[in-house]
Amino acid sequence: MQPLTSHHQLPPFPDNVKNAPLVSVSFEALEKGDEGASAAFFQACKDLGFFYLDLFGSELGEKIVEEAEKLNKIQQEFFKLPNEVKDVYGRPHLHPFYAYRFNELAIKDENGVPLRGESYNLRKDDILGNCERLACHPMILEQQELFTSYTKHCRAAVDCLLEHLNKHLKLPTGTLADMHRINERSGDHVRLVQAPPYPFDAAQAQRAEHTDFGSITILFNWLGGLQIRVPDTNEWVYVRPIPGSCVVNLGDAMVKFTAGLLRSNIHRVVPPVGEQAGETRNSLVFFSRPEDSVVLQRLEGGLIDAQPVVESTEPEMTAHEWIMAKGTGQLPGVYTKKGFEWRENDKRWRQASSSTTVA
Ligand SMILES: O=C(O)CCC(=O)C(=O)O
Ligand SMILES: [Fe+2]
Repeated sequence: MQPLTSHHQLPPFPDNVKNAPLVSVSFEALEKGDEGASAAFFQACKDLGFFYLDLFGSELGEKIVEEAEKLNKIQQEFFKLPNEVKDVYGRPHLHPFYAYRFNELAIKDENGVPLRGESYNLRKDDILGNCERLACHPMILEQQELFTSYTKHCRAAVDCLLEHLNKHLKLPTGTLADMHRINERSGDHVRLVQAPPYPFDAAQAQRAEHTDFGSITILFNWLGGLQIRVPDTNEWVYVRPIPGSCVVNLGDAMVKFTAGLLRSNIHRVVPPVGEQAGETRNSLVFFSRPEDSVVLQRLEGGLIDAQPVVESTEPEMTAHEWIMAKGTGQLPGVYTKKGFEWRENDKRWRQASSSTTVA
């Protein structure tokens, strides 16, 4: 039976905003190796780097939906905790990246305390026991079983997507899988996210612009607010949450590996609009990244060999160095087909180092 989703408990996504042109790909069809679905998936990875993954009809997919709904309830309870309790698990004292973090918004609560946009990065290696665990709030530790199965299930879905990519890229079998082994240390993590209602602020929206810097992101959100920038334009369009589907997007690592054949598209989160304005917004993100020791560079073989060779001035980094530099704001910029675009002198990107939405 299809798992229950909770979108209907919230006000509806508005009809009068421009929707992002995401195609929907059936995960069940991908699991079965359906060629049409696989081709549509690869095209979406090249054109927009964003698509809906319809999880209904797949046993694994439906488990992911069910667990995402449970985790959404848990994160709402977690974020209700007093700030000083959450701060114990915060950055930078706990860890520069894998920790609770927040940015203060321009609005204040009834006691004059600035409201927070918040997130909590929980790394896969902590959840699966691949390393010594960082201090973690008991409310999260109590849900260890759920976090473990969610992590494993998201990773299984990512592995399926990587296999399809590997095939289309005509890379030697297992090339991408070998760089994303679940039991090796990597920057994969589950991110819990919450933002209170706040008015649209153009500067804040600009600061939130980013590309994800890993491999593949699996995103659940229940309210609108996620926007993507239409390629080659300055137009921002809204991604409508669809019950039973997650939003999947590719990150910078896939652009690097494929010399720009695949796309990591710029996106941002702004306050939900229409009847949804005024609601607290949550999202749940699973980021997969290459293993820590993988050097982020163009791969050899298959279709990638036909990509133009561009003289690179970029520093060569391992996935671990890259995630720490980008995650802590030391590498301000976005990755596009043209390569890495530095934004060193751009005030927005310096401030973005404290933003909750930079991924
Ligand atoms: O909250 C969302 O809908 C998207 C979040 C996001 O893009 C991120 O955390 O990287
Ligand atoms: Fe993102």
